[in-house]
Amino acid sequence: MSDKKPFEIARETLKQLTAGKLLPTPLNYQKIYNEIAGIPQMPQFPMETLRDIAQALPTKTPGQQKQRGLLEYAIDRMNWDGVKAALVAYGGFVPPPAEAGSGAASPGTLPGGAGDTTLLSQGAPALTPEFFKQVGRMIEFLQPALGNDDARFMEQTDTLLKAVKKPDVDAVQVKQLLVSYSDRLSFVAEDQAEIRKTLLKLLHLVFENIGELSIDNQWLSGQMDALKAASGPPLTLRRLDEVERKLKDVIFKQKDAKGHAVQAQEDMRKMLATFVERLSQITQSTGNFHAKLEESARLIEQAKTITEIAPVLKEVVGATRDMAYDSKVSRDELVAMRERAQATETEIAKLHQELDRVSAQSRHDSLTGALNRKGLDEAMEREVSNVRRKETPLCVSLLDIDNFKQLNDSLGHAVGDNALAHLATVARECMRPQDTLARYGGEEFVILMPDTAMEKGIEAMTRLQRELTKRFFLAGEDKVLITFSAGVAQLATDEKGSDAIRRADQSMYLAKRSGKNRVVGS
Ligand SMILES: Nc1nc2c(ncn2[C@@H]2O[C@H](COP(=O)(O)OP(=O)(O)OP(=O)(O)O)[C@@H](O)[C@H]2O)c(=O)[nH]1
Repeated sequence: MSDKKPFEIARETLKQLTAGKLLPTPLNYQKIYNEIAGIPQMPQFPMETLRDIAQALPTKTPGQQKQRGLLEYAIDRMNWDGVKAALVAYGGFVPPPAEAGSGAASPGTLPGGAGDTTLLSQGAPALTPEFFKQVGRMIEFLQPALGNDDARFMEQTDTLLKAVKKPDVDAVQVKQLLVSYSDRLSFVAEDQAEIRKTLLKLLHLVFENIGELSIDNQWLSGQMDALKAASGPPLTLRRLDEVERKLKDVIFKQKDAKGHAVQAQEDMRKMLATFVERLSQITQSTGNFHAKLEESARLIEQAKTITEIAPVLKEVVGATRDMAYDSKVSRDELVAMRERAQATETEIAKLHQELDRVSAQSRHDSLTGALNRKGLDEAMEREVSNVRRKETPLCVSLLDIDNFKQLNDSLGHAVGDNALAHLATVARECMRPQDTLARYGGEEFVILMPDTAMEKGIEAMTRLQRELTKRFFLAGEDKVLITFSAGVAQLATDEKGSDAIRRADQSMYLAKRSGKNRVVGS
């Protein structure tokens, strides 16, 4: 044993470490220290062997998990006391045989939390922080594929991620969060799949028709704009549906317009050709007539008797009659041409008006008389500013007719159209005068209810449902019951009108999913 003081031994140890260019590891330090101090060398710390042992220890209870973690920590620091304490404590956590394999997780906290004695199912992976980290990574990777349109789902994802990232994860809380997360996930994933399908259908529709869009480039750019708008965020089924309908409408009208315009052009071309032909005929017959007159004048001058003049006169009268006839025919044809040109002009003007109507879109839907999307945007702006000014509630409802496709398929599209008009009529008569009815899409309507809080809004929509069951829609002699599903949202402070509609829409989907013909508040 050296009689050097500990600090001298330490200084000497450091010098030798440096001189010997040895790595300053605890092992090297201890070896040189022991040499200088004259302490017998301890056997080397069997780190790898101990790690193997730790790895082999089962972790069937949170208590075992905790002690194995502490053991690994002690091994890393070559702390024999820590190794001993962890092994002794580990031995105290034996799973009670009766509960083995039950998987009961009560209270189910991670090592270090309350309830370390909880039993996990046999052979289940340990609920280590690493396990939760992997769950968190999976949720994060999944997120971009699911979009961020569903605010509730985003909120659930955030809460779950925070819970799994906590240093002292509460397994029971995570389990509950995971249950509601996966419930919602099933809806969101279904929506995403449907969105992709609809988007593809839309693209095909545009590509199929792009060749037809040559009459006016504005149509083409309009189509592309609509497609761009549809594919931009937030991508919802509702928006895609609406653009699909719009594109179909535009494509149909554009084809129609193209047919008319091509026909009109052809008529014009024919008229011009006839006009030019007639003009040259007139010039030619005028020339012939003049030549004939000159010849007749010469014959009259040379004539010596009246008998010689008579045939010449007959010729002149004939030529004049022919000339007059040609002129009349040409004039009649020109008048007819002018009339046809005027008719074509009127038709083209009408066509332009029709195109203007389609593209400019007025504020009302021509089928139901309800406001259209443009009209709704304006009405919503007005109502939202009223809400801000007067601090009164505004309820927004989105209703969608149930099984409308079936109605169309069985009774025909025209009857479907009448059913839409019927619903709009009943809604207008049943709602208050200050309420606004707008057609939001094919068979969807939005109703704005000023000065109305949530409860009353739901009541109003339920009343409309009852009214519809009383006032049957008549398809010829047949009474047809029309029902709808509706979502109702009350505009929140600082919320945009479009966001309230989106919430109402989500509730409407819930109403559909839970059996239709019902009203759900958001
Ligand atoms: N007659 C008519 N039908 C329309 C109009 N606009 C959209 N539609 C049709 O409305 C139908 C809507 O069908 P879906 O979206 O499947 O909805 P649904 O059959 O009502 O089913 P649910 O919403 O689940 O009750 C489609 O067949 C559209 O063609 C329109 O202006 N007139």
